[in-house]
Amino acid sequence: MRRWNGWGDEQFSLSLPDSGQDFLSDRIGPGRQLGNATLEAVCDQVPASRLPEHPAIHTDAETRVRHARGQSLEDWLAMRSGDFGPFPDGVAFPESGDMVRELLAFAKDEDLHIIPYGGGTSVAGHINPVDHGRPVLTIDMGRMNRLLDLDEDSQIATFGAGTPGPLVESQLKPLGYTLGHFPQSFELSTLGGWVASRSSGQQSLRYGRIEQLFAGGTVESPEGTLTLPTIPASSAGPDVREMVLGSEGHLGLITEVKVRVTPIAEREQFHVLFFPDWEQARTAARRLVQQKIQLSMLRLSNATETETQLALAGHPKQIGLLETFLGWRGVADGKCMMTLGLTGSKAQYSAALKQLKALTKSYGGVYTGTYLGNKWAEKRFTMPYLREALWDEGYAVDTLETATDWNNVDHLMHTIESTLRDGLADEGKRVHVFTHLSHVYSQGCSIYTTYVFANGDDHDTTRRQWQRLKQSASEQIVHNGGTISHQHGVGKDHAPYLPVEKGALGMALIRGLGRTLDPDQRLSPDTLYAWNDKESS
Ligand SMILES: Cc1cc2nc3c(=O)[nH]c(=O)nc-3n(C[C@H](O)[C@H](O)[C@H](O)COP(=O)(O)OP(=O)(O)OC[C@H]3O[C@@H](n4cnc5c(N)ncnc54)[C@H](O)[C@@H]3O)c2cc1C
Repeated sequence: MRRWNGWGDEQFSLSLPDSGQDFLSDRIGPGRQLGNATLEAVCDQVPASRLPEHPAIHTDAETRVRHARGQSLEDWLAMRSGDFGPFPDGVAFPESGDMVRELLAFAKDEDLHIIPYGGGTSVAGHINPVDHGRPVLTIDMGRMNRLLDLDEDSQIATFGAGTPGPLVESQLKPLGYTLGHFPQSFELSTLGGWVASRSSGQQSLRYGRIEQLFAGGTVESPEGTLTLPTIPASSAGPDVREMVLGSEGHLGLITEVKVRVTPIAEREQFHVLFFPDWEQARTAARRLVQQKIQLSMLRLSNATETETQLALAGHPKQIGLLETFLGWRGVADGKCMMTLGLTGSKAQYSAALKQLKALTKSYGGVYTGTYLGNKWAEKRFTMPYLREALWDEGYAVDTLETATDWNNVDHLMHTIESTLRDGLADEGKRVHVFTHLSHVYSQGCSIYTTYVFANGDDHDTTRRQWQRLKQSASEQIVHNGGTISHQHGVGKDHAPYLPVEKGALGMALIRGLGRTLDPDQRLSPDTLYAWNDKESS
């Protein structure tokens, strides 16, 4: 069963190896363990629902608790402290587009707010209810989770929008296809959520971001059904399909998603290389993508992330042997680890391996084979469980991500890191910060930064400290040439920073789209932009 107050399946957990605990304690001091509210105690706080009875709507306390929060650090602290804030008044689980239309009509009659809910993995406050006076109905799309059609000629699969990652792949695999969309939240996040928040999967170098994979589908809006035809390319005016991407629930409920699928590749392995320093590693990453070597993934850890990953991996003896080997090859302190995915036919795979080895060698790269890379791939969807292990040791962990052009990568990365590292110095607190480049493009790349700090005296203090860090780093991102999000979307947490990026006219266009399909402003209040804020465009 899914954890009600954290990530994933409650039967599964990870623990922090001793070497990881020692490393963190050395960097940021001992952790501070805080208590965990019980489900019973939280359920007891849930107020009576304001919704009239409806056969498809669940109003029991536990269902409402389980849909009240996403997965940001602030959500985590809310769930652990029991201080949740507003709960939805009810949750519906439609099984068809007809049911969604019926729920939209009910919401209009009863003057409700609606929150479309996919897997609830938002890390930016998207699906959290807010209290603007109207009762809140959360619509969980999780029962619309089937492969409905596969057009093998066009390589387009149609799915119910609530299909989560594992069910997308397990329904395509026997037919010989993959979608190839693997966000780290793959276990729980859904097709509809990926489209609505412009998600990016770890192997987007081969398969593309969701923008490239989303071919069309159906959206049920308060003003009617929007059908997006699957056309390979078109010059027929602005692309309505593009308007649905990143709409974060404002245009309606996406009920069917048509995606471009790919036959399963003959060969796939993940390889690891180490570089002597960041300058050479970052240049090699840029050259690899600009030379269009056929990779499916490139992830480059900076020196602190490399050191942290090796410490958290456990197995100090094997890591010691690796470091001795790297030392002989001139790769020691300051080393940076690059993980590369190679996916394709046998011929493509061999050609790409040869090309990447030649290119990286000229930047001092030391190739170590596939052992570490394949281990990473094996565990890539379990890493989110580490948050639980860190929490148990008394540490809070969060991530920030952005993207920028290559000529600004170092400046932006250093600015984000130093802002976070020094962000709580006036409270006598150290923050451990490290970064990797997670998605690379010819023009630039994403920057993905993780920060860890020991919990404060209580949940509230920890939340306030997180808010200080998040706010100052977000301001630095948008004022230093970065986007407020490369892949996590806007939600409520990033909404204050969006106007810097889009400008006043851009925000007016975005609001205008919402107003056209949702004139009563029922959908996703305060996500993407403030609810009922008619004046500020
Ligand atoms: C541990 C962890 C790792 C993550 N890794 C990645 C990553 O690698 N790449 C990445 O892109 N993101 C990542 N995320 C963020 C998150 O998983 C994505 O934003 C994802 O796309 C959200 O999908 P979801 O189905 O959970 O949507 P939800 O969180 O339920 O909703 C997100 C938004 O989409 C809207 N929405 C959802 N379904 C529909 C629908 N059917 N119709 C209309 N609107 C809808 C919601 O209203 C909301 O505004 C990660 C999150 C976590 C917790």
